[in-house]
Amino acid sequence: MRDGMNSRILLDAAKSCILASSPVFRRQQFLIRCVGGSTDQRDMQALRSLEVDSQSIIRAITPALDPTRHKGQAGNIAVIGGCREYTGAPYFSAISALKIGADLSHVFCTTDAAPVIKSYSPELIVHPVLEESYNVGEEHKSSIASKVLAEVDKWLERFDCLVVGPGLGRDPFLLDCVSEIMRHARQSNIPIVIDGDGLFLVTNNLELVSGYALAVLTPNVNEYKRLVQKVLSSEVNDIDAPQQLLSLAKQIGGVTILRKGNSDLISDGDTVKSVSVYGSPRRCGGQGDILSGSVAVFLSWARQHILAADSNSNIRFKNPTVLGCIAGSAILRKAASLAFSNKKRSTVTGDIIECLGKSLEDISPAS
Ligand SMILES: NC(=O)C1=CN([C@@H]2O[C@H](COP(=O)(O)OP(=O)(O)OC[C@H]3O[C@@H](n4cnc5c(N)ncnc54)[C@H](OP(=O)(O)O)[C@@H]3O)[C@@H](O)[C@H]2O)[C@@H](O)CC1
Ligand SMILES: Nc1ncnc2c1ncn2[C@@H]1O[C@H](COP(=O)(O)OP(=O)(O)OP(=O)(O)O)[C@@H](O)[C@H]1O
Ligand SMILES: [Mg+2]
Repeated sequence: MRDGMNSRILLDAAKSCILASSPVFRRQQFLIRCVGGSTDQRDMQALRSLEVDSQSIIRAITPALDPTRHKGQAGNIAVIGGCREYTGAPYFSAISALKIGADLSHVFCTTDAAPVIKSYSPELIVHPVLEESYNVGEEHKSSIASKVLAEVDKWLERFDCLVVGPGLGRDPFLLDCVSEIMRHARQSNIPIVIDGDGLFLVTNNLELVSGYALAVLTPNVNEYKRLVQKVLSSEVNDIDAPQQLLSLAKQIGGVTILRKGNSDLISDGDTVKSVSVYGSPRRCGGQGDILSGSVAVFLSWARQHILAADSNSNIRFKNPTVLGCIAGSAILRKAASLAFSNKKRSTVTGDIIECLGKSLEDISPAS
């Protein structure tokens, strides 16, 4: 009898442990604390309130294919990335921008990476301007850095958005040059999406983005951990994930952060939104690169949409960086789901890119 009771107690304790470690349960607990109440209905409302109607946002900000518009008006995007090791990432990001609907997509990469990236696609405009330390003598660093900046400056004002970091590498000389490019872009009010090694750079030099409302950071699990440790001097807290993200974005002066994961969480320090559109169970490398190119295009479209004087928009929040993140995340996730339904375990990033068109067409048809 006593043994029976003990086993029941042990079983209940085990069940509680399993429940307490479930992410859904922990998130519910966070939301209960947030809304300051305890009724089930309020908890459920709070849970649902994080999830956003991404389809309405996509429909609202995607521009019509108007015959009076000229080349460039649907977006001119530049990716700063691509080095000796990584040529796939900048290609994925830049081609995704085109496949979503941007008119022009540029890549600024190292001289070594450029012929490789050019060979992937004639659609991309590839600038072989960056240099890594191994290619530059100490005595030439200052003149080469000025040359790099002058080359990028010639184009900068024409871009609607920069994506900094896909396949950039971590060479210190190259990262110094890219820091300068970011400072110039910021002076010109050009939105910047920062991913991959761009996040490595920014995490160690927060002043590059701090207080810049047109900056978007798109960290994966490792990049988010580094950012939280650096900025909040703490560890990632999955129990209070939305609250921690909010604090992080606020602490960096209102930049927008898209924390990638099972659900994508987005915050600009004022609000937290979630995109949980069904994606793919395949975690092949390169999906974050598709996301950065997609966010860049939707951010540009959202900005145009908000700036248009006759905009009869019914979208509730007006921060173009948040809107761009929501739309980019939803379109990528839907494309990943479409690709997976065709290719299953063999799904690779190129398959997902091929589904970007259908992913958007299903939500916002071209005609
Ligand atoms: N097909 C392609 O071309 C693709 C290329 N990609 C490109 O790859 C780059 C890295 O992105 P990723 O996603 O692998 O970074 P992440 O998860 O933080 O790191 C994983 C582990 O590796 C380590 N580590 C990384 N770099 C290091 C370095 N230079 N030197 C030493 N350690 C380094 C890192 O160490 P830690 O930062 O923790 O010290 C962590 O333990 C980025 O440019 C991305 O765009 C991807 O987009 C995928 C498709
Ligand atoms: N566990 C998951 N379940 C569903 N979707 C996910 C999951 N993790 C990530 N994703 C989706 O994949 C996208 C890319 O996230 P991921 O964490 O793979 O980025 P990344 O590591 O930067 O990718 P990359 O290999 O391009 O560098 C995210 O926008 C997210 O929507
Ligand atoms: Mg990445």
